[in-house]
Amino acid sequence: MLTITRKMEFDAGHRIPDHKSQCRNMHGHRYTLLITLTGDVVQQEGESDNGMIMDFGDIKALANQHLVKLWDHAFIVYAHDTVVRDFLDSMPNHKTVVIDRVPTVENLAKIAFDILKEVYHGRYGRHLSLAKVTLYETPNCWAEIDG
Ligand SMILES: Nc1nc2c(c(=O)[nH]1)N=C([C@H](O)[C@H](O)COP(=O)(O)OP(=O)(O)OP(=O)(O)O)CN2
Ligand SMILES: [Zn+2]
Repeated sequence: MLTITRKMEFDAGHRIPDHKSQCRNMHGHRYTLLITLTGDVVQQEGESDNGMIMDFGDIKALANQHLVKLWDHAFIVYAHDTVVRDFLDSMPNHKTVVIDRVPTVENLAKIAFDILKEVYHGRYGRHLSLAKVTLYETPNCWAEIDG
């Protein structure tokens, strides 16, 4: 299967409230997101994206619009983590993203996949689809999810 992958990076804070060790503390990561797409290669002479599954610039613009800009420099908090939610709410205009599950890299990758699959699916009327999302929380720790 032919795929293409676009790498994006963003910074976000989180904590894992019930973690047995350090990750219960509020801290941040520079996340690396790999977006892997599959689809037909465009065969149209004269088109900007001739020879491409999708222009890397267009992949980036859509990922920014629907996910990356929303999470970048946000604190991603579990809805049931009330002590942290109350603290974040006490700061005017704080960029907070509330999610319905603990913000582990597994859960963030799943949320990212579910958002992005709708964004890319069938784009431009082509057989385009999201094949895989890989999310690195640290250079040593990551999650992968495919369709
Ligand atoms: N399965 C998971 N385990 C852990 C997660 C997670 O999301 N899924 N998250 C954390 C922490 O939030 C943190 O991101 C990982 O910290 P750490 O284990 O210290 O990772 P490092 O790469 O920084 O560790 P090194 O020892 O420096 O390699 C914990 N577990
Ligand atoms: Zn962490």
